[in-house]
Parts: sequence; C-alpha cells; structure tokens
Amino acid sequence: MSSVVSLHQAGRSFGKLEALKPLTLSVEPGEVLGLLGHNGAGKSTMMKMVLGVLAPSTGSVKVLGEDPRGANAHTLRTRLGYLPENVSFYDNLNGREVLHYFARLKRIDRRQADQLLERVGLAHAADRRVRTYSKGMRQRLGLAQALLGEPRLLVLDEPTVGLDPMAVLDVYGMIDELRGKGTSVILCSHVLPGVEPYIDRVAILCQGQLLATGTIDELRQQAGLPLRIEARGEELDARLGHQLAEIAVQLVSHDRQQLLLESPPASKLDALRLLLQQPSISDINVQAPALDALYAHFDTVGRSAEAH
Ligand SMILES: Nc1ncnc2c1ncn2[C@@H]1O[C@H](COP(=O)(O)OP(=O)(O)OP(=O)(O)O)[C@@H](O)[C@H]1O
Repeated sequence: MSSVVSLHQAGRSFGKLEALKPLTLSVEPGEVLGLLGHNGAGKSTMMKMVLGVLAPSTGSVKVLGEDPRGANAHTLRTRLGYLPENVSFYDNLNGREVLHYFARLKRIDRRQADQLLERVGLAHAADRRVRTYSKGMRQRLGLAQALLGEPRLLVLDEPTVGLDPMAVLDVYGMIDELRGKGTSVILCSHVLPGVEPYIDRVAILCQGQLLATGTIDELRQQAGLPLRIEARGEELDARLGHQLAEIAVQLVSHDRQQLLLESPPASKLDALRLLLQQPSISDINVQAPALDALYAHFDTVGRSAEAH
C-alpha cells in the first residue's frame, strides 16, 4: 500500500534560516505519527508543507500520491483534516453554524455536522454561540471541523491543549478509533505523558533537523537509556549493591523495604536473576524509559551536537 504522506529530502528555508533541514519521512495508512520538538523546531513548517500551505525549498512532498500544491490541490484538501494549535471561529455563530460553514467550504453534506457534534460531545451546545464556549468546547468543535468529510489524513496540532484529563482521554480515544478505520494521523504534541499507547511512530525534530524516528521501542534501543527497577520486600540488604555494581547496575536509593536501581538494557536479565535469588524480595517492577525521557534525551543530544 502506498504511503499517505511521503517527504523526500524535503526542506524549507526562510531567507537564510533553514527552518527545516532536508528530511525523508513517510506516514502509512492507519498510522499515527507523533511529531515532537521544542518551540521553533520546525513542526509547523513541516505540517504546513504537508497541508500544501508552504512549498518546500528543496525536495518533494506527496500527500495521497499528489503534490499538495499541485493542480489537484483543492480536491486533495477535502480529504485532509487539520486542527490548528490556536483554533478560532466566528464567535457570533453557534456550533452547528460553524460546522455548516466549514462543510460548505469542503463541499460536504451538512448533515455530517450534526453527527460530528454528537460524536465530540457538543450536541447539547450546538445552538449556543461559540463565544460562550469554554476552551475545551472550542477544542472539541475544532476537532469536529477537522473530521468533516472523513479525511484520510488528519493533522492535529496540540489537540489536547486546554483539555481536562477526561477530555484528553476522549481525544486519544477518538484518534484510536480513526486509526482503526485506516485514517492516518500526524499528532503534534508537547503533552507527552499518556500519549504512548496512541502513537505508532515518533519523529523528533530539533532546530530544524530530524533527530530520530521509529516506534517507541526502536527509540529506546537507539537511546540506550537505563531501565528503572524497583524491588520491594522486608529487611532488604543494601549489600546487594556490590553484586549489582559488578553487572553495571546502579543502586539509586534503598531502605529496608525498597531498592531502586538503574540498569543498562543489556544488564536487565542479569539484574532480575540476581534479585530473584533474594528470598527477602517479594515484588519487582521494571520500567522502561517513557516517551518524555526519550524525547529529553534526543533533544539534549541534538542541541549539544548543534553547539559544537
Ligand atoms: N514565515 C516565516 N518567516 C520566517 N521565519 C519563519 C516563518 N515561519 C517559521 N519561521 C521560523 O522557522 C523556525 C521553525 O518554526 P516553526 O513554526 O516550524 O516551529 P514549531 O516547531 O512549530 O514551533 P512551536 O512549537 O513554537 O509552534 C522558527 O525559527 C521560526 O521563527
């Protein structure tokens, strides 16, 4: 199956500033790509190139096999959905009118608007002016607007900003449902905790450069960050620390009920074997580095490489 998005050596400069250095990246059907990067890393520049708002200065961009700025751009756009970071609407319209307006722009049956209002939990507020909506309600309306026309590709810029924890889970649940139906999603987010189960692959940008791409497990392998092992029990003996040190496992903290260890990935099994030999240990918990730790690692590496 061909890629939904395919960037080949695509880069973009503004005058002398190389906002996005040439990068090659694809998004497959039904795949959720998490696009991460600090402020000014080049995320919006990449999203704008995918949406056809910006032309690449070098290389090529293809979306659903077409140039997003080519002769078919208008038709192509009806198959894309976009939620901008700072979503804004005509405040004097009500929620339903806003969606009808966007449906007309996309040449889509306006009856879809009512279904979408229901789907994002705004049916009760459909006849209220948008000016009375809370931040979370506006975000939901933005999402409904992006979903008009059942797009094949959704580009979501910080979709969970300003949402309460339950609403965040709702948005992630919706992304999951879309992924199940084969929609591809580019999810640009600074909000990392909790997002892991909903993304298939991550792309990390730093100062305009693509630093790393891969599944979270692949990024863990590339980063080689230590795992955290927590052992619980009664009357734990910290002298175990010496044996652990021999297999390059570090004792981070300990008391009589708990040992906290940091283990290089390669020493994990040796560390577990050693712990399992201790009758005083009743529970062991192993934690692989989470996405925020992986992101921080690659970002630090990228910035120090740039500084040299
Ligand atoms: N139209 C423009 N003209 C000049 N410079 C620009 C333009 N658009 C973006 N830039 C610059 O390109 C770089 C990348 O910007 P971009 O908006 O892509 O970053 P970002 O990762 O989306 O940041 P944020 O998280 O703050 O939205 C920045 O240095 C920015 O100032």
